[in-house]
Amino acid sequence: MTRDDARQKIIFALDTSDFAHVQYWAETLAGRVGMFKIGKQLYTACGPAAVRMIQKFGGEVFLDLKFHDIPNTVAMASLEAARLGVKLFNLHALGGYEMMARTVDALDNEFKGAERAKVLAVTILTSSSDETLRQVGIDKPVAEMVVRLAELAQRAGIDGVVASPQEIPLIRRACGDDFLIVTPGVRPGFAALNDQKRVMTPAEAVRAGGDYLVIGRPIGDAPDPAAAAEMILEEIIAG
Ligand SMILES: O=c1ccn([C@@H]2O[C@H](COP(=O)(O)O)[C@@H](O)[C@H]2O)c(=O)[nH]1
Repeated sequence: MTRDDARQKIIFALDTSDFAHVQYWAETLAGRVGMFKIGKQLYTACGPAAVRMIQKFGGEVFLDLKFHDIPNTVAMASLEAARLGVKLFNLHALGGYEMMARTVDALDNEFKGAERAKVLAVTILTSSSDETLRQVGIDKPVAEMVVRLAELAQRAGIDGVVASPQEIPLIRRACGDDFLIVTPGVRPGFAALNDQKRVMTPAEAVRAGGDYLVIGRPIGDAPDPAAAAEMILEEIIAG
């Protein structure tokens, strides 16, 4: 794998509230990651200006707001996400078939075959375990729920899923090679687990067939974030 192939796979999670950090990260990591993820913290603090700042530096954006609401609300919010010109955005598969299908219809009606943001369904959060599911009344193992939700999302016309790298082989078998798989829960050997439960190393996640790896604190909290990103690139290339 070339350095550029490896770089394109990395999505850096811009988990900050500080607008000045956005410009700093865009400059520091532009040649080292392929995309920037804007999640609930940054979007709540800074809104669409954060998206525009990344785009100003030529960067692509994954808008990670994980919509979960009644079908009409999610479909309308999704249109606004796509109108921002982001590359990826997401909703929760647990919102169900109608919520996902209505969203895909709304996007197709608006963009009518033109290129548009890809929409991903979050399956089971990478910080969750079988015990987390039991706490909310789901008595199935995580892996079974992930595949079930991925299949449901695919039937609704969703472009791919967010899941742990551990579930990549199961999702590939169920949903095929054209279904996007984006994996947080990626931890290089030098980084702490933090609150992540279902993890793999960057090289393992790429070998398993993940399309994109979301990595935040292992880069952002490192003493030298540029060097941490370089180590991850090297690991992926070597792996
Ligand atoms: O299942 C999920 C879905 C989203 N995330 C998000 O990814 C990053 C991971 O950050 P790290 O610092 O590398 O743990 C974070 O923004 C989460 O909101 C996830 O971790 N798991």
